[in-house]
Amino acid sequence: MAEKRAENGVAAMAACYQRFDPAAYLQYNYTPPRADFDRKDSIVPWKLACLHRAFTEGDVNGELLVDIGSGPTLYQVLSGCEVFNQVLLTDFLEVNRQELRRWVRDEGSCNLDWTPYLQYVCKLEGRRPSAWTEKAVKLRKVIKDILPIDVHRPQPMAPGAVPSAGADCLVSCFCLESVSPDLPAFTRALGHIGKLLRPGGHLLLIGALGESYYLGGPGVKIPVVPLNEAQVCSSLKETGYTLIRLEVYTLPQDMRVGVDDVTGVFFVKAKKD
Ligand SMILES: Nc1ncnc2c1ncn2[C@@H]1O[C@H](CN(CCC[C@H]2CNCc3c2ccc(Cl)c3Cl)CC[C@H](N)C(=O)O)[C@@H](O)[C@H]1O
Repeated sequence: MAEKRAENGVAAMAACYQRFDPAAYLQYNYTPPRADFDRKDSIVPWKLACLHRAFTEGDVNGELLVDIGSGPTLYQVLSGCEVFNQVLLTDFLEVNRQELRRWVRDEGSCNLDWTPYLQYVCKLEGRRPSAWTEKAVKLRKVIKDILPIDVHRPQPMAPGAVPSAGADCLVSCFCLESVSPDLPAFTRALGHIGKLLRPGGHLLLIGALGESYYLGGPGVKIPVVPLNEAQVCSSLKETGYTLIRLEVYTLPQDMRVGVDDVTGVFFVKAKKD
């Protein structure tokens, strides 16, 4: 009975996502104030600083980095692309994979200009902002593919998409909690993606705290399982990860713009046992 209920919850979630609108989504979350590079307390600079530190403090290395649930966004791998020579982007929806392909193939007509993001990460790396063009070239070179994924499946990606030994590093931002109907589903999904990671590999996980819904487009209300830090930590432990660092960002009032009811954001750096 519990399995049936779980399947229904996941199917209902998939139905919601059929109405996801990448252009609107990018406007809601990746333009000011949430992406204001002149404000230290803006969400996107905080995320980019967490990822920059995590990728450059010396313990993360290898060949293959996989981004789980990329959506139509690239910011997740702007630091990782300097450390890994193979990056896989993934998403559940073709519309998001198409948005990413348009940028990677430099076909133009993207719904967001990633230049300020590339420039900001160059600044974090101590490079002149004009090096953003080199970073763009590097990113286009290391992104090897943009593949379908479903974190609710025990095998989230097609066989062979990731070497059987596992990827060296996973990054996943705001995916698991915004696709899971409840905490057990979130924990199961965390276990499923763990199978894509080699033992000793790192997981960099960013997610929402205290969120119950978000707008995936005008009038597209997507349910989210509200999480707190303790639940995130116990789910990580339960699925075979050792926590290295947890950081929490609390949204200032003016970051609450009506596109969701997020109260905080967590950043986790963990290692697979
Ligand atoms: N079964 C499935 N399996 C796998 N993947 C699935 C499945 N089902 C759906 N997806 C895919 O997950 C992706 C979730 N996506 C939106 C949620 C984030 C949003 C809402 N929460 C608060 C918040 C948000 C964004 C920014 C900020 Cl600042 C905040 Cl606070 C993350 C995209 C990207 N990673 C991002 O960081 O913006 C989406 O692209 C689906 O297509």
